[in-house]
Amino acid sequence: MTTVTQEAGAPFGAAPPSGDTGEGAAIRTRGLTKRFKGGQVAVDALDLTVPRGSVFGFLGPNGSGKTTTIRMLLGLVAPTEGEYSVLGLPQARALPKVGALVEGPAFYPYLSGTANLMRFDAADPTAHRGTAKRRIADALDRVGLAAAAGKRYRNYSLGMRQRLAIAAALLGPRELLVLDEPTNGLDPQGTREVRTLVKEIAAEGTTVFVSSHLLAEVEQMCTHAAIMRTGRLVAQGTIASLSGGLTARIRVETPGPDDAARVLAGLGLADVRAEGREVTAELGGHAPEQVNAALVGEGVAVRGLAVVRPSLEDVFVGLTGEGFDVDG
Ligand SMILES: Nc1ncnc2c1ncn2[C@@H]1O[C@H](COP(=O)(O)OP(=O)(O)OP(=O)(O)O)[C@@H](O)[C@H]1O
Repeated sequence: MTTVTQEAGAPFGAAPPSGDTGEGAAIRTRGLTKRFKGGQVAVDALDLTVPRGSVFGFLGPNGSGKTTTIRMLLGLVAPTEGEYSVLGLPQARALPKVGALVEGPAFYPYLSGTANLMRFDAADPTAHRGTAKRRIADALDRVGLAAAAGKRYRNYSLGMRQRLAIAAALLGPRELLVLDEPTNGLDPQGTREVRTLVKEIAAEGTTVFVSSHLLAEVEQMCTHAAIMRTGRLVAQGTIASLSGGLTARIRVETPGPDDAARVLAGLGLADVRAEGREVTAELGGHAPEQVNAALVGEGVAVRGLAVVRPSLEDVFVGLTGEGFDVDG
């Protein structure tokens, strides 16, 4: 395994995987719990299933237990209770197939991208020396840094720095890539670069497990998500199934809201609400164009009509009754 971490000397393989093989899943946890000294429960009985081939968003506000979970999965910290398996293999066999980026990578500012990766690879006892040059060139190429390979790290943009960190996690063939908040601190351009890269890596068949406190980011980048809140799993599934639990609403802008509300209710739409010149209702199985035709047919002046799909944020608020308190 190649783990990019600032905490030098962190133990690997501290926790054995369990008898639960997690076959078919890239990651599976059962009752996984971490209680820190002093009683703080960072992760509380987590049951997580990450399908192979998914781009899995591990979503939660700051402090919800994402990094602690990732550190347990990588054997960097021992669970207090519970079980986990990665790639359905014993940890020693799984970790070489896992590339990980946890916390900020520590690169030398005065060295080039290539030289930094050389040093990084040399520190990995499992890496094959003879193939280092080729693997480094391949990884740089894969993250789109081939042309900037000889440039000093300190002259890299934020996006390039993060892409180099991902290249470091890709120095060997990986079945699973674990990225902890890979867009943290990036500008919009850097964020786009990382998002595109994650999609490309996933398209090549690598499962990507990516933590984020940004709902919109997970919606854009991921096929699946798990939502955490104060160490507990709130929901998990495909993005579509998570937001599919909530129905889409139709929003009509009109100078005749009372008439519009009457027509929508007459069509059988549920939860009709009028506020000012806007009327909304649950769309249910109705086609928006039919709703529009009915409104116009009844003489309602439709100035605007939109279908509002529920977001992951709506899911979170619906499940917890709380806002998703983040800065994104
Ligand atoms: N080594 C530790 N000792 C004690 N408490 C810890 C330790 N590491 C994390 N915690 C606590 O565990 C909880 C979960 O932290 P964790 O870093 O896993 O959350 P997170 O979701 O990754 O948040 P962030 O995005 O802010 O890193 C927090 O309340 C944190 O303060």
